[in-house]
Amino acid sequence: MDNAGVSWATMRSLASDKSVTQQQLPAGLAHRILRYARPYIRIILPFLTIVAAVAVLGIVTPLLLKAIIDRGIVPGDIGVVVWLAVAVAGVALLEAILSLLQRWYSSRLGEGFIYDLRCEVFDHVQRMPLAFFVRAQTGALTSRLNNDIIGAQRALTNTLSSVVSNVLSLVLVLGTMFTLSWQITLIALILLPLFLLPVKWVGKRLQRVTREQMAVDAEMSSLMTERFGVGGAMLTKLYGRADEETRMFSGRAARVRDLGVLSAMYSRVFFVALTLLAALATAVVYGLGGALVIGGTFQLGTLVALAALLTRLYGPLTALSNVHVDIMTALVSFHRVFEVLDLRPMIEERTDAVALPADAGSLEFDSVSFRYPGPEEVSLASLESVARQESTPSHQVLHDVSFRAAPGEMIALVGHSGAGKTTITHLAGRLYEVDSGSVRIGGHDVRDVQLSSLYSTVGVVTQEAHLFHDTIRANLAYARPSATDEELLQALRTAQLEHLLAELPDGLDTVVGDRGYRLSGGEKQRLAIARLLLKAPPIVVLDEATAHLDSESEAAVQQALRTALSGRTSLVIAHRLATIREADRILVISDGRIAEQGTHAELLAHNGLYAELYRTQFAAQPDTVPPAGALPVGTHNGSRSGAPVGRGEA
Ligand SMILES: Nc1ncnc2c1ncn2[C@@H]1O[C@H](COP(=O)(O)OP(=O)(O)OP(=O)(O)O)[C@@H](O)[C@H]1O
Repeated sequence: MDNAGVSWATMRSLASDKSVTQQQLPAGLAHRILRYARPYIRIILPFLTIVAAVAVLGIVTPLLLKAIIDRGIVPGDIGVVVWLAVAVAGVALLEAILSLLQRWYSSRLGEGFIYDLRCEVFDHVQRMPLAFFVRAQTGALTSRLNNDIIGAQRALTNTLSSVVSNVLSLVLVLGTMFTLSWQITLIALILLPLFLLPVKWVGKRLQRVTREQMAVDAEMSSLMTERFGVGGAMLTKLYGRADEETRMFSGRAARVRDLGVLSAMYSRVFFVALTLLAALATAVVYGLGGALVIGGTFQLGTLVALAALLTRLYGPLTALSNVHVDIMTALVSFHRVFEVLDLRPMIEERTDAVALPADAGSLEFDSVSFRYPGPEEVSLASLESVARQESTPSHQVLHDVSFRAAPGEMIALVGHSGAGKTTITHLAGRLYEVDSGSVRIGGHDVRDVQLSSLYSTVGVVTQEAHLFHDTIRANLAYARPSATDEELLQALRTAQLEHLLAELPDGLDTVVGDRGYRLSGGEKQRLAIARLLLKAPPIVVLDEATAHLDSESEAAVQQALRTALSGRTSLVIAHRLATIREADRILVISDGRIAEQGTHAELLAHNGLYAELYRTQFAAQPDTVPPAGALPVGTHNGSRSGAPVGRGEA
């Protein structure tokens, strides 16, 4: 009887049971996994050979025991007894050595495989569009990338060796048992259904519980990640919600606890059924076998060998019945990793994409309309079940936006919150794809250019000015890895940060960021500007910091900005009067449309939306334009020299 077949069939029935898998595993999954395993064939083959050798050795010892009794002890031949005992010891030694070798191969296989998959997934995920990261919760995503990859790796090592070794053991053990006594073997097998029924019953439930455990674990850790981030922790404190948060956490942790108990009990039911079965079978072997020995049907050694083989019959059965759960978990893990790998980035480089010329300086929006992609377009259903579902379809954010910034021009975007300013800056850097119309840089549609050349042409400074938890040097060199210390210092000087460097404990090697040296908002902005200066892109997209800065920092940021923007085309979400005044043209955005455009003076004279914005947002601000001549101000078109009133064509 092919017990392995029984186990595989059990597994297949589990796989097709929707309540267990909740999602049908795709047909080509096994093939795809094999493709990943192929490069490891040089490790897999010796590995499986050793596994098979260990399985064969497993039946040698009982046979040697039989021989010791029947040919040595019973006839009283001491020489045979000694030699066979030495042989038993030799087999044990060989088994030990092979087991070490087996582990060596399996760990190399497993770790190598994890490495491949991890690197591939990391590379793929970081190339996903921004929309993906906006939706996916970081905690859920990283747990997916860690747990599922490890789960998938188990399939190749534990599960593969377990299947091969146990199938082989079963065949060998059963074959040998049949030869020794077909009656006893048959009885041992008749007991099998007793064992398979609870296995099937428990297996299904265990699978469901495991899946739920994974989901709840991910939920619990993403709650922790979010609440223990600085932003989350601050909110919790400021709103005095610690007790509620603990209650929410306890709720999830309680579910983890309950599922843990359930899963432990299911596993134990399974284990108890097996132990009971083994005990019953041993009783049968000794009861029936003992009678047969007394009746002279077979020898005492045969009885001992049968009893020893019996322990090796249910062992592989235990493993094989567990293996379907392992395989299932591993397949699900593979499937989930592949799901991430199959997620096609919405923004892809065309095969015939061209490189932008180094001096591409114009930026043009031509009748651009845009709506943010919905979750189904950018994310994964299984990640979304952890992330909050958003049911409302996204509305159109930009309508028919057209403008052109000539090389060297500065365009300021102003407008009420939610008007679409940030969205316009996102589209300029092709962080999202337009729905209709086009964004052109240097006359090229951004969809036709190589992404690397687009990223080196357009430099972006966001409001948060994110810095990695690394040294100032590393953060700056991110923009230009080849920069010399002198260039880094020059950039810092231009960004008005030189004095800061003198105060820092380790100068350029001071670690900044979450767990490092704390920079103020203004300093972070200026560091981001220094980073931009090193990148030296012809086009700059900038979201001015809204955070309140004291007037000294504000003046420093303003100075740094003016230098950074001089001679470059720039698109700036302006929050400061000083910036708006310097713009060649101001676009007033309202409800995703350009409501008005012109210079500060022209728009004020027009007395429309801009004039209202000016009165409510800007008029009260101090005019912190640094005195002319205080720094090497760019003089594009010979005119941006700190003059209070911007000029340019409407
Ligand atoms: N990732 C997103 N997915 C869906 N909708 C979004 C997303 N980001 C912004 N929106 C929506 O797009 C609209 C415009 O937002 P945008 O951030 O461009 O406005 P804004 O003018 O920059 O506002 P603010 O000055 O407050 O930053 C808003 O209605 C906003 O809800």
